[in-house]
Amino acid sequence: MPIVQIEEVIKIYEGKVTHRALDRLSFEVEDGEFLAVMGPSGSGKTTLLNLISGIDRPTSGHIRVAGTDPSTLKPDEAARFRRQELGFIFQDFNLLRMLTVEENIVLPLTLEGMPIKEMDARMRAVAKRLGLADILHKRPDEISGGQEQRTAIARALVHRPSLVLADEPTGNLDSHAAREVLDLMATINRENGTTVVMVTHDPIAASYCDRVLFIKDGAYYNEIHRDDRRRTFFQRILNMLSLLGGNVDDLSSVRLP
Ligand SMILES: Nc1ncnc2c1ncn2[C@@H]1O[C@H](COP(=O)(O)OP(=O)(O)OP(=O)(O)O)[C@@H](O)[C@H]1O
Repeated sequence: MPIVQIEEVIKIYEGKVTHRALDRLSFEVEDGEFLAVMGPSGSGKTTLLNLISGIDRPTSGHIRVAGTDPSTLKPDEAARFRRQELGFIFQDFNLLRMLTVEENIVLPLTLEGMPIKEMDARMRAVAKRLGLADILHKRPDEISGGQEQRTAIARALVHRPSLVLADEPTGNLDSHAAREVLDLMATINRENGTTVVMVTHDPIAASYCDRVLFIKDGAYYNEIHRDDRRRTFFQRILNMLSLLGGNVDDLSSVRLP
């Protein structure tokens, strides 16, 4: 069953110059899928995440996420929807610097007013899963980038969201930490059935997914499914990116898997 349905979505930014950021885009994300979205700079990836999360509304077309059309929600309903149904992972981690790892992870549950004992149990379970049990009392400045991103992933998962949205989650990590984070995301997706939609420029990151959707100029371009080994999938992603064209800088950071 699809958990995300995008149907003929158009997003036009009005301004001095009108810009069509998404152009009749349609696709679905199956429950439990790990999907990468790739496309040249400016192709509409962030716009798409903003529409899925209800931060912004489409100009036309329909979006359903876990049975809800986020664009029909009032601001307070939309905030609650995001808090309960979605988990977010960002390139720059977005941790609160004043809080410890433990406090950052537990934040989404605090906002829901969950009893302390239950919050603590949930936090410990997810922290253990992400290898954070020994650094719970440290602050973001005292841990590595990989540990920061693992804390952010724990925070994104602790309230058991229907869908996790990740925007360049490995963009600020070295290759070792990136691999660790991607392995964890893939394991959690496989074992917990958590649906993940990840925007990335990095073909290595995309090669951890079940499917890669390519968009160009806001429109659907193509998609490929992982079939065999990750290395051959990686090669097929590279081939598609070279067909897709776009900014050469997008591929400048490619490291062989
Ligand atoms: N608030 C806005 N107002 C006007 N134009 C916008 C706005 N947000 C994005 N755009 C334009 O819409 C297009 C798509 O932007 P978007 O950020 O979705 O692309 P992207 O694929 O995420 O790019 P990148 O990979 O560089 O992050 C770009 O041309 C951008 O300049």
